[in-house]
Formats: sequence, C-alpha cells, structure tokens
Amino acid sequence: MPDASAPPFWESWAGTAVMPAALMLGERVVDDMFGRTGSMFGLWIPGVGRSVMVRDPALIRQVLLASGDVIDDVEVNRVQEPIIGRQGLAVLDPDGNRRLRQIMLPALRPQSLPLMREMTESLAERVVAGCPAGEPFALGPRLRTAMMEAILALTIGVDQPRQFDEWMGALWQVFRRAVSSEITVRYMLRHAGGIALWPSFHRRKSECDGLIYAEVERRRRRGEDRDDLLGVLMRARDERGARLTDQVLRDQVMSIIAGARTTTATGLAWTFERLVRHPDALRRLTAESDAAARDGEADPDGEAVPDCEATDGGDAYVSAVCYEALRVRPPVAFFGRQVMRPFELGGRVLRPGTAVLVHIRALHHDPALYPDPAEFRPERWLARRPGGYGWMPFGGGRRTCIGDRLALMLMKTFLQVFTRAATLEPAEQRDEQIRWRAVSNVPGDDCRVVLRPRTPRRGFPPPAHCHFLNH
Ligand code: HEM
Repeated sequence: MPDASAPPFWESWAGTAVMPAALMLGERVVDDMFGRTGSMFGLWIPGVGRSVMVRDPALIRQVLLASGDVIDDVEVNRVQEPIIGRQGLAVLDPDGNRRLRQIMLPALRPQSLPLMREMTESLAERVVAGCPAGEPFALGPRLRTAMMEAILALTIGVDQPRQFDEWMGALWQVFRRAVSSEITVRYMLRHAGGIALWPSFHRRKSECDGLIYAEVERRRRRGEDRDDLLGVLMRARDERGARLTDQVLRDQVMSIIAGARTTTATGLAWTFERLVRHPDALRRLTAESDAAARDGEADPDGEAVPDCEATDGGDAYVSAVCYEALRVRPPVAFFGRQVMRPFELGGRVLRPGTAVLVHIRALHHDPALYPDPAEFRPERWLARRPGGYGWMPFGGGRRTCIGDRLALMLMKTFLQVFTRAATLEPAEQRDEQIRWRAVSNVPGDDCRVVLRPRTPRRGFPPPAHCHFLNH
C-alpha cells in the first residue's frame, strides 16, 4: 500500500532539483517551490540524504521542542566534523554541549567583555580609515578580514599584525578546502575514506592545530592566565577537578572560528547593502550614531546630518536596523535537525534519518508575520523585539547560535562608527543578488559602495595596520 504520508513523486524530484537550480538561478526557485507545496517540501541533498525543507513557524516550533530521542540536533552538523573535530560544540552530545556552553557563554556576552566593545570601536575606525574615499569598492572583503581579527582577538588573544597574518594564512588554507565543492563529494564518500584520505587537507589542518597547541603550551609554561576564550576554557574544571583536554580546547577554538568566520561579516555586508539603498534609514541611523557619540562625548567633530529625524537616543535604531537586515537577508541559508523516530509533521510522517531543514529566509518572508515582507523597514522593530519562531537568523532551541549577542555587538559598533565617519552610497543602484556560498547567502557583488569622509578634517589617514586589510 502506498504511504499516504509520503510526498508526491513529482515533489521529491522537483525538490531535489531546487538546490542546484537555486545555485544557478537564485533564491526565487526556492520561493516557487514553497509556493507550489505550501509550508514544506521533500528533497534529497548530497551528503545529507532524504530531507524536508520547512518555513512554517508552527512546524519549526514542533521540531525544536521535540525531545532528543525523537529529534536529534547533532547528525546534520557532522559535515563540520573534519574541521571542528569530534568534540566540537556543534557535534557534541547534548550533555557535553550543555556543559561547554555554560563554560563559554559568559565569555561571549559583550557585557562581560568591557574591552571587547572598545577594541571593536578602534578596529572599525581603522577599517573605515583604510577604505578608499569617493570611489566604488567592495566592502565585503574588508569586513571579513576585520571580523576575523575580532574573533581571533577574542578567542586566542591574537593582537599583533604578524601573529594575525600567521593565523589567517593557516586558517585560510583549511577553510578554503572546507567550503569547496570538493568537500561535498568527499563527505558523501566518507565511509570509503573520502575525508580520511585527503592529505593536503590534513596537512593544512595540522598546521592550524599546531598553532593552537603551541599557544596552550606557551601559556602553561609561563603560567599565563588570560581573559580570552581560550583562557576561560583553560581555567575550567569538571566536578572531579580535572581540566579540559588539549583536544577539547582545540575543538572549541575551531568551533568558534568556524561559527564566526564569515557569518557576522556577511550579516554586516548585507546590512550596508540594504542601508545604502534606503537613504531614509541610513539618515536616521546616522542621526542616532551622532547623538550617541555626543552623549558619550566621543565625537566632537561629527558633522550633523541634515534633514534627519530625531531618534529616541541610545541604540534603538541601530538594533532595529540589524534585526531587519538579518530578517530580509539572513546570512545562513538554513539550519537542520534529524528525525530519529517516526515523526508527524504537517500531515506527513517523517521516517527516521530524514533531515528537517529550516529555510530561514523563506520563514522571514511570511506575510502573516511581516506585512510587505520583502521591504527593508527597520521601524518594524522599534515597537517589538525579535523572538519566538518567526525570526531565526541564529537558529533556535538547544543549539541556538552561541555567538548571537557578540555578533550583534560587532555589527552595531561597526554601523555606528561607519555612519559617524562617512557617508555611504551604493556603487550601483540595483539590489545585489543573493548568492549561495556553502550554506551562506552572500551579496552577489560583495557589497560595493562609495564612501566619503564626513568632515575634511577627519579625512582618511593611513591606518596603523593597513596590511591587515589587504587579505
Ligand atoms: C550574524 C552572525 C551569525 C549568524 C547569522 C549565525 C548563525 C548561526 C546558526 C543559524 C547556527 C545554527 C543554530 C541551530 O542549529 O539552531 C549557529 C550555530 C553556531 N554559531 Fe553562529 N552565527 C553568527 C555568529 C556567530 C559568532 C560570532 C560565533 C562565535 C563567537 C558563532 C558560533 C556558533 C557556534 C559555535 C554554533 C554551534 C552551536 C551549538 O551547536 O551549540 N556564531 N550560528
């Protein structure tokens, strides 16, 4: 007897074609597929297998609230294991994950890192100072380098240009392979040695690991106790007083770097991409940044922006801008869970082994949740805060992103510093297309803008470590 809960034959084939088609033709292919099937469609994904893509908040809630023996939140992350290791946060069993999150979370809350905001401000000032003035350029690569600088400082205290170059060189070699299309094929063939027999990857990974282990060893030898994330992890003890093994330390450092590497920079690039095409929002944000600087007496030279609407002070508008940019252009395309026991979802019984993937952008474009969902309107967030199952750029449930607040702090600080220092325009008027890179949605032209210093006196002096910006 045919299984009444199985998706129709055409849907499995069409759904499977959606991923490669979306890579070639853009995200509207996914919208069309949801348009035909409603809130969920079945597909097959290389390396993941049988899957369903969902966008309905009620279904997402059901998945995220299901107990661990019915819905597993590790298996779909296994693809990250070659990089983050077997004990990396995203692939750890629920107890180990919870324990490590408790250790790391305090270090990732910006309020517990007073120096982090200060460091981010001077980093943003250096980045804006290093941008070409009055001519089109791609802001995206500069943001990626800057966010790596912030994350390496936070995670392992890298603060010297030469040290940064060394880490960047080693990491680039590993991640270049980890996001290539080669890894998909190798992951599919993993049981036949697709990953194990990959000498160039393992060589590069050993170089990275060597840097981490050397840093751990150096700190132990000198009895150095630092406040970065590695320091927090090195101080941690379990209930028997034992410290974390070097392997666990290494896997968490790589988990944080892997999680943070491009996500925040992509979120920021999209925020600038949207802002420069919405001058009213940009003007209002600039007014708020100026007011915040005046309150903190940080920017006596700042030129007032003409015709701007007053804001209610603080950082209400910059927060709203971030929430809205992460809604209309979420940097991560989807996150997933896996069915362990037959699970009824949206009128279908999903078989064990099925991956449930939440399509974040489709969820964020539900007109029932957001009137005119494609419009970029930060004002939506002035009277409400994001939350629940309708806004999920950082995923949700037990495995929600551990770096969410840090990412928002980095984004807000960069936006405030940039708008105080410069005016921004789009290099071209048309919107940048959404392009898929691994599981990210990136701006098709890497955020091309034209930047002009707001006051001649401020100008753009040569930055202190401008070679950082050439990566
Ligand atoms: C705008 C920036 C960011 C976005 C959009 C983002 C998005 C995400 C998403 C969608 C997930 C999967 C959550 C789930 O499965 O429910 C995730 C997990 C994760 N993210 Fe982020 N992330 C961002 C920034 C960061 C930063 C700055 C860090 C590090 C400080 C980070 C570290 C991680 C880690 C370690 C995980 C795995 C958590 C676990 O499995 O327990 N992310 N992130």
